[in-house]
This record gives sequence, structure tokens and C-alpha cells, in this order.
Amino acid sequence: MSDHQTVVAALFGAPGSVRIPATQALGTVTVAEIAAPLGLPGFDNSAMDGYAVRADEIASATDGSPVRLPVAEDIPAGRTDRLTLQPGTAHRIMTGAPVPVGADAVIPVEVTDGRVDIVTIRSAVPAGRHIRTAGSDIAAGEPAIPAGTRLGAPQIGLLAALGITEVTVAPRLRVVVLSTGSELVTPGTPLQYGQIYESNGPMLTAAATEAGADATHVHFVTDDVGAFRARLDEISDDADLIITSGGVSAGAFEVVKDALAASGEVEFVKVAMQPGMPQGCGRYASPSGRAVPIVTLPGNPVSSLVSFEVFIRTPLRAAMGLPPDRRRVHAHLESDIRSPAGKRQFLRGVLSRSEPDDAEGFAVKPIGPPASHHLRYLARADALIDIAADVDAVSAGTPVDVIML
Ligand SMILES: Nc1nc2c(c(=O)[nH]1)N[C@H]1C(S)=C(S)[C@@H](COP(=O)(O)OP(=O)(O)OC[C@H]3O[C@@H](n4cnc5c(N)ncnc54)[C@H](O)[C@@H]3O)O[C@H]1N2
Ligand code: MOO
Repeated sequence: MSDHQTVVAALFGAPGSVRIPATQALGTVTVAEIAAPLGLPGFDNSAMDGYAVRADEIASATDGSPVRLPVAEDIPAGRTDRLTLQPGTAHRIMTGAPVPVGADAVIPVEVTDGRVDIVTIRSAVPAGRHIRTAGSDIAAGEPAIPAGTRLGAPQIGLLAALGITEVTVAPRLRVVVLSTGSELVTPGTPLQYGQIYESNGPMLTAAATEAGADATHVHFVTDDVGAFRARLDEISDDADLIITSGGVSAGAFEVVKDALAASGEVEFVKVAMQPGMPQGCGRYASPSGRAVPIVTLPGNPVSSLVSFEVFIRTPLRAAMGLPPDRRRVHAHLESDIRSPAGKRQFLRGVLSRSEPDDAEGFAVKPIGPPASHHLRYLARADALIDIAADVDAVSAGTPVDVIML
């Protein structure tokens, strides 16, 4: 199995670099450090709704002996003229509004009478209180976001606060998922006997999207080799990775294998694992001459998703600068299991007693049979139980390797 992992991983190159609008950068990874083009805050501003004052002028203010000051200006947030506080006056000021030159403190409205003509102040504050000074968050030129940062909501917020509209990031890979099978019907249309709804396409597209890619699902193709290759020609110029499902085992109508094996574009192998035995990968020559990585997954639904997890997820993320994100833990098995001799097995499981930092704090319950058409149990599982190829039985209570989904 690790051989095929290596071959699939080798299809991916190092992360590239692209300039995109910051508003579209969620989930991408920066390729270089981003410095602050301006300081934050950009100007001294008030942290409170209240009155801008000179601290020494109200130093004696108490409940019993308040200080009264005429209110010379009203400064809402957004006022853009530069004001100066004359000695012996106060300015009413709102949170986020620029502090006038000469003021060195803000008195919260709660310790005043709140009037707009002459304000009565009942409490003193030291100089500097309730003023957010320019550059106190980040100074112009300082590093704002390091290289290799995955841009999440906080980073998108920081970029916007800094007025940055474009960022240089590793591009999301364009993954195109193509399912094959004459039995497949799009959900939403009536089924005839012998037909099934196409589920691998939406499932693998979701998996690739979840992994950080720009994934699309194109309409599936029938078991016709010509139609399949025509479809590959249509999609391959705009794909960085093609994932197919189905058509790779030993049947009479294995469209993927029939279309790609003889030309040598894809090498098909039997991997000693369950589910996910029939696998293939290689490069497809697009009409414009690009050699597009292609991974051909088996059609059984559980096999296709487990194969995505085992072979594609981590190298796909690495090619976008994203770190591996599936945790492996040890968990005590809750019931006996059997495993096929000579095959690495991935069973669906449910984890419990989750104590994220305590490797011994997990238990895992195997759910559903090992057969690879049981989507219900796949949809309930939050873990894959990873049983080594040389193990054919594990009894309850034994610690096992688990991949957290
Ligand atoms: N004689 C043999 N038969 C099979 C072998 C074998 O070695 N010798 N391997 C079995 C194993 S293991 C697997 S896995 C499957 C893989 O088959 P294919 O990749 O060729 O896939 P299909 O035959 O097209 O489909 C298998 C199964 O999955 C259903 N399917 C396919 N695509 C979808 C989809 N997009 N959405 C939902 N379900 C899908 C399909 O209807 C079949 O039931 O081969 C075994 N056979
Ligand atoms: O190897 Mo198949 O993938 O068990 O269903």
C-alpha cells in the first residue's frame, strides 16, 4: 500500500504561487511574509464613548467634588478633520473616533452626566487611559502574516484592516471528479430497476473541497471508452488533478482501465488493502499537451472514499502548501474484529471518550461490516481503524491505530 501512496504522491508538484483577491483567499496558504503597509490603529482613537480631556485638568474630580468643562466639539467615529482640544474644554467623543491633539485621556460617559453643553465629570483617570495609540496593534512595516499561514477568518480580517486587496498564495488545485458506470443516474431523476443514484461524484467532490481544493464534479460517463476519453479531453485542460471512480476491476466493461491501460497513461495495480484493492494512477495528456495527474479510484463507495483518504488527501494538501490534517491516535478496540490475511484493512469506527491530548484516552467501536458498499456506516463513522496486513484478528481491549476523520 505504501508503494502506491508513494507513486500517487509523486504525481503532485511543489506548491505554486498566484496572486488572488484577498476576498477569495480563504483556506489558501501564503507563500511569502506579508508586511503591514500601514499601522493599526492608523491614528490615536478612543476606546470608550465619553469625553476627551487633559488628564491633569480633571485630576481632582470625585463624586463629591466633580469637575465641570464646556464641551467644545462632538467627535463621532468617522470625523476626518484634525481637531485640537483647547485647555479648559472637553470634546464629546465616541469609540473609534480620532482623539484630538492636546487630549491625553478619555473619560467614559458613565462617570459623567453625559451633557453636551457643559459636562460634569465625577472621576479622574491617568494620562493615556482609554486611548488606543497609533500602531499599538501593528506598526507599518512589521510582519503581519508569516509565510506558510493558512488564511482563515482572522487573517482575512487582518488583511482587510490593513487595506490589502490582493495576496500571493499557493493556488488551490483544480480537481475534477469523473464517475463512470452505465447504472448511474443523477439524484432527482426517477430510477429504473438496476439503476442507482450516482453518489461517488458528489462524495469525492466534497472530500476534495474539504481538503482545500477547487473541486468540481462533471457529469458521469457511461461504460463507453470513446465517450470516456472524449470527456477526459473536455476536462483535462482545466484540471490539475482528475479523479475517476469505477471501471477499474476485472469486469467485462471496465471503461477506465480499457481506456487508459494499453496506452500506458495509467498504471493499474492491485493494492493489498481492503477496501480499495483496485487502484490506478498516472498522467493524462490533455489536448493542449498538459500531462494532468489522474488517479483512478474503485467504484464501490466506501472503497472510493477510503482510497481518497489514504492516497490523495495528504499529497493534494501538500501541493497546496497545506499540512496533513488527519490525526492518528491509538484507541482501545471495543469489540473483536477479524481482518483478511495479507491485506491492510480500514474499518469504519466511532471514537469515544475523546480527550484530544491523551493518546490512551480513546476507545473505538467498529461499526458495520467490512463490505465496501455500506455507505450508512461510512456516514456514521468518525474514524478509520487501520489494521496491519499481517494481522488477521484483534480482540476487544487491544489498542489499535485509528485515523480521525
Ligand atoms: N472478479 C472481480 N470482481 C471484482 C473485483 C475483482 O478483483 N475481481 N474487485 C472488487 C472490488 S474489491 C472492487 S472495489 C470493485 C471495483 O470495481 P470498479 O472500480 O470497477 O467499479 P464498478 O464496477 O464500476 O463499480 C463497483 C460498484 O460500485 C458502484 N458504483 C460505481 N460507481 C458509483 C458511483 N459513482 N456512485 C455510486 N455507486 C457506484 C457500482 O454500481 C458497483 O456496485 O470491483 C469488485 N469486483
Ligand atoms: O477492494 Mo474493494 O475496494 O474491497 O471494495
